[in-house]
Amino acid sequence: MIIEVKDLVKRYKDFLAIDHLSLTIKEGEIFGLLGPNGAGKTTLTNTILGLTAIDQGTITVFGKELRKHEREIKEDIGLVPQDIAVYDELTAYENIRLFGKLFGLRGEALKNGIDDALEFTGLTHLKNKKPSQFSGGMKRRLNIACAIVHKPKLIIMDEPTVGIDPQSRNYILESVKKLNQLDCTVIYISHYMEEVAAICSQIAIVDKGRIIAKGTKEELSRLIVDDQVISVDVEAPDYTIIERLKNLHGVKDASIDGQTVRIVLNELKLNTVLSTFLEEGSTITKVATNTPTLEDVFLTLTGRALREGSR
Ligand SMILES: Nc1ncnc2c1ncn2[C@@H]1O[C@H](COP(=O)(O)OP(=O)(O)OP(=O)(O)O)[C@@H](O)[C@H]1O
Repeated sequence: MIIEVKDLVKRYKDFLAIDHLSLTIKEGEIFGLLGPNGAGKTTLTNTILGLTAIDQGTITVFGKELRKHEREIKEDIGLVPQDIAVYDELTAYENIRLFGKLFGLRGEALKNGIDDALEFTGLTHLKNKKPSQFSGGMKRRLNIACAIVHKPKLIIMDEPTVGIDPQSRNYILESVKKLNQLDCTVIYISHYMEEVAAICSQIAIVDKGRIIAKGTKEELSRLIVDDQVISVDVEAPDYTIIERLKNLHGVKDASIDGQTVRIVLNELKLNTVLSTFLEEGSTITKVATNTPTLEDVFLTLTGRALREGSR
């Protein structure tokens, strides 16, 4: 395990921000922390970084207890904070160098680290420019370059795509995947479920300082439904097809709504279903499967929508 959090409690005065939370993260994951604004995601990662004092519980990072080994643990972590933290009066190169030096890099190691970070974030051609001339997306990329200059084993990204253009957003999501392929474990904080669903190998849904569900995207979806729904549009559906479909193994229900035949399956056997239509001589015009999204999972577990605001 790269991270083990046990029974963590964090209060801001009377407000319980982290509520007896336990969590393990395996090495090599892109681990998504998904939850609405104010759920406690940043507070949780700040405690893992040793930036926020805790009231109760234990945190172990890289197999070492944070309280006792804070300094050495921090050397192997990179943080991309929610708010862009670069110096406008320094060039991109100088910004990354500053962070490299803070992490103790010197000489060749520092130079190589800066060059690799610039190349990784696609900023090499802009290395002598100052961030004041950058777009929001470029600044975010510079923020990432500063966080990876020391080649950390773990990187924490706190909502790195908020308020940027779609092109930079895709660039960042791709670079998260590339970083992960380079053996970096990533904690990716977001309240955009589509991003988390697209890149994360494990997802924890956080709400009111607690983890209310954890698993792969598929496992989380299965938490709320075992059934799959397939809608098949055909030119002239009739009730003989419904009877045949209902007799198939794994089909729980079949019904007609206009030109659409709706089939509820507890085992996904799309082939058998579609062959049945073809054997009946039906002309299929459209097929759609409906799998629950993470938004549906959150809604079902909490009764509230995940997104309060929109991008
Ligand atoms: N320094 C602080 N003092 C008092 N309350 C705080 C402090 N920092 C955070 N909180 C409160 O703790 C709760 C959790 O905040 P946190 O920033 O961890 O949430 P989050 O899930 O990261 O949300 P967001 O997506 O908005 O960043 C919020 O209600 C917030 O107002």
